[in-house]
Amino acid sequence: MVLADRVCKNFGALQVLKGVSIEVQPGEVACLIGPSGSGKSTFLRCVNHLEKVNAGRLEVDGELIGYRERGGRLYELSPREAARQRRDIGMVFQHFNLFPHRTALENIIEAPVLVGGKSKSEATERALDLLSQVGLRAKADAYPAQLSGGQQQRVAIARALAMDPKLMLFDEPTSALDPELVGDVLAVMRTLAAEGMTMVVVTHEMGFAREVADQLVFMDGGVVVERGDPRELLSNPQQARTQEFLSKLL
Ligand SMILES: Nc1ncnc2c1ncn2[C@@H]1O[C@H](COP(=O)(O)OP(=O)(O)OP(=O)(O)O)[C@@H](O)[C@H]1O
Repeated sequence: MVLADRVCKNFGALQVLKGVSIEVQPGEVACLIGPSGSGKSTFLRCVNHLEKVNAGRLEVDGELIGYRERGGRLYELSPREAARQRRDIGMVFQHFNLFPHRTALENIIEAPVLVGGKSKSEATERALDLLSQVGLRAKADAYPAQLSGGQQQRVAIARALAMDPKLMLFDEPTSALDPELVGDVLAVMRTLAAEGMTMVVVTHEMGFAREVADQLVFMDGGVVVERGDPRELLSNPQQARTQEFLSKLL
């Protein structure tokens, strides 16, 4: 589903990704961990084409991200084509960025109606189902300010799911939440994983990573240092850099 092959990304002279290769199969959950500044968010942003890679190759569901290949050459997608491609990839950020003057329901139906071509009634029906799935059916008419951070994040997940993505990217979805609200968000993510959604999750929640991830990827300094089965990697890291990182966490 996700195929990253030697992906490089620079911001000016700063080399943030230095040849990252990651493979995620359909239905798999991959968790990315690593110290601040190791390039985890940048990698997700490249997968979603919010950033353009400088070198290497990124594919989602067999499609090259941001480019079309013809006769051995690469042609950049038009903004419209790139937007179409991005619709297949849902992204949930640390800060949920809901529209403050729209209700939970209105936040969720916005994209399906405006860019997904759905009628308002069709989008509303689906949005109410999604709100039920994330345990917030009763909050459909609430404004973001009337919701807790955890509830807002669950609305943000429902909003991403409303576009029927093939892949969900999560960038530290619980880092901005009060500790008592983290569990509800992780529960929604666990259910999604159990339903077979392909997910790439940047997280510091090691319990979630251990129980839910099919693979754990440790990044440091813009490279993948180590990857593997989460239980094995967490209990028996092979690389000194992984050991050092984990020893600070546990
Ligand atoms: N748009 C940008 N312009 C310039 N530098 C950037 C940009 N985005 C990220 N960086 C830099 O790239 C490096 C990697 O950042 P990134 O956010 O990908 O790391 P991270 O592993 O996700 O860290 P964190 O856990 O703190 O979010 C950092 O040094 C950051 O300052």
